[in-house]
Parts: sequence; structure tokens; C-alpha cells
Amino acid sequence: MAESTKKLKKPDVKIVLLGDMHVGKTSLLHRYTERKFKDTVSTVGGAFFLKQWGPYNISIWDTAGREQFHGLGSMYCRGAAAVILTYDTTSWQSYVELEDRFLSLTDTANADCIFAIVGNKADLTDSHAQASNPEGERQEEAEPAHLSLSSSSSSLQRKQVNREDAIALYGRVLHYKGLDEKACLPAESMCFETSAKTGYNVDVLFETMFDLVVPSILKKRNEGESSTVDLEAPSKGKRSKAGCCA
Ligand SMILES: Nc1nc2c(ncn2[C@@H]2O[C@H](COP(=O)(O)OP(=O)(O)OP(=O)(O)O)[C@@H](O)[C@H]2O)c(=O)[nH]1
Ligand SMILES: [Mg+2]
Repeated sequence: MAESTKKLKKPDVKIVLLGDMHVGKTSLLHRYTERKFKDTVSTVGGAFFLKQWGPYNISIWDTAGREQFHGLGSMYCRGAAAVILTYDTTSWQSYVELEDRFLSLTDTANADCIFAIVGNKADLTDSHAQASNPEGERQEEAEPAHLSLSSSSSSLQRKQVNREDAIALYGRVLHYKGLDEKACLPAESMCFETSAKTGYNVDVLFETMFDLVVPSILKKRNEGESSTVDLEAPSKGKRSKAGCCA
């Protein structure tokens, strides 16, 4: 076996995307990893993407928002260093669901887990369109192609969740976790409005999270956890070599 294949890198740390179905979790991850907005199908169970961030390996877990997969959520959150709670800025219900249905799933995450609150589909709301185009210039001329808003003004929707709502939720999340707001990262820097469709704020979101989980990796390393799996090390279990491929 070649030296490079003897040891498989295992992720140093885990980040989990949580939120109701249809809020755009998969689209956000696609936008970041593939640099495009493409058709999605509702996620079944969960899937992860491995990101090399400097010398670190970070796994980003995309989970299913559908109620039928709810039971899996706490499993995906086990040992997470960061959780991205995602809602759709045009759906108040998706915001309410974060607290009602998803927050308790994070009980299995690390005690020092970092939280971000993300309002996606910002391109659909008129306030985003105005912020991006304050002088009423034609969109195609005003912005680079990758940032242009392809929604026509007729498809704009009323924004149902404002940034202040996200900030208030962040405070309640810290309270739920029994954390002191003053000792935590400030809400202003942990609440994002994004658009997977236009790419607005997507890199900023993921890369802020990557930087923030690095201390958690270093802490884990100091505590002596191995960062590789040695395929040639003798198995401690009783399972025979040919018995199982899991
Ligand atoms: N306009 C707009 N549509 C979006 C955006 N993000 C996602 N969508 C659309 O919203 C729908 C749902 O997107 P997904 O990424 O599949 O949502 P999800 O949160 O992964 O849903 P589940 O896997 O069912 O939990 C799709 O039709 C996307 O094209 C966005 O930023 N803007
Ligand atoms: Mg999905």
C-alpha cells in the first residue's frame, strides 16, 4: 500500500447546517463548494462535505429539514464545534421552527459550540434589492455578474424576518445553552443574511465559521486526540478482516 493511502485524514472538526426544509441549506453549501446555484432535491438524511482549511480538515454537514428525518438531527450534531441555524428571510415560520424544533437537537454538540444565525434567500426581499442597488441603477450594470440579482422586481417578496429578529434569536440561543452573552461572540458578527442564488455573503459566512472553529481543533489536539486513522494498525475489535466493510 502506498504511504499516502495508509492513513486516511479524518475531519478535525464538524460544522452542521440545521433548519427547516426548503430554507436553502443544500443550496448554500453548493454555492460555496461549487460556486454555483443549481437545482436541488430535498435532502434525505444528511450529507457532508470536507473542506481543507489551511492545515485543517473541516467537515460541513448538510442535514434534512423534513420532519420525517428529525430524529437524525441530534446524531449529526454530536460533537459539533459549530452549528449554522438557517431560516428563509421570507418565511416567519422557518424562523419559528429553529427554536421550536431544531435548537434542542444541538444538545449533543460540544459544550463550547459556536452558533451562527443565517437568513437565506435575501435576493427575494425588496430590502436586499434596495441595499444592493441604492441609486436605482440597472442591476446588470451596477453589480458584477456573480452578484447580480436575477429576480425581477415582480418576484420580490415581503421580508418576514428582519436582522433584529435574528439578533434576538441569537440571544435566546445563548440563554438556552446557559452561556453568558458577554463572554460569547457578539450577535452582530454571528447573524448573516445570505443568498445562495446570488452568492451574497456566502463565502463570508462559511469562512468566518472556519476561522472560528480553529481554536476548537487546537484544543482537541492539545488534549491528545489523533487526527489520522492508521489503516495498518491492528484492529482492537473482534470483527474479522473479511467480515464487514462498514
Ligand atoms: N431565490 C432563492 N431561492 C433559493 C435560495 N436558496 C435556495 N433556494 C431555493 O429554495 C429551494 C430549496 O432549497 P434547498 O437548498 O434544497 O433547501 P434545503 O434547506 O436544503 O431543504 P431540505 O433539504 O428539504 O431540508 C430550492 O428551490 C432552491 O432553488 C436563495 O438564496 N434564493
Ligand atoms: Mg437540502
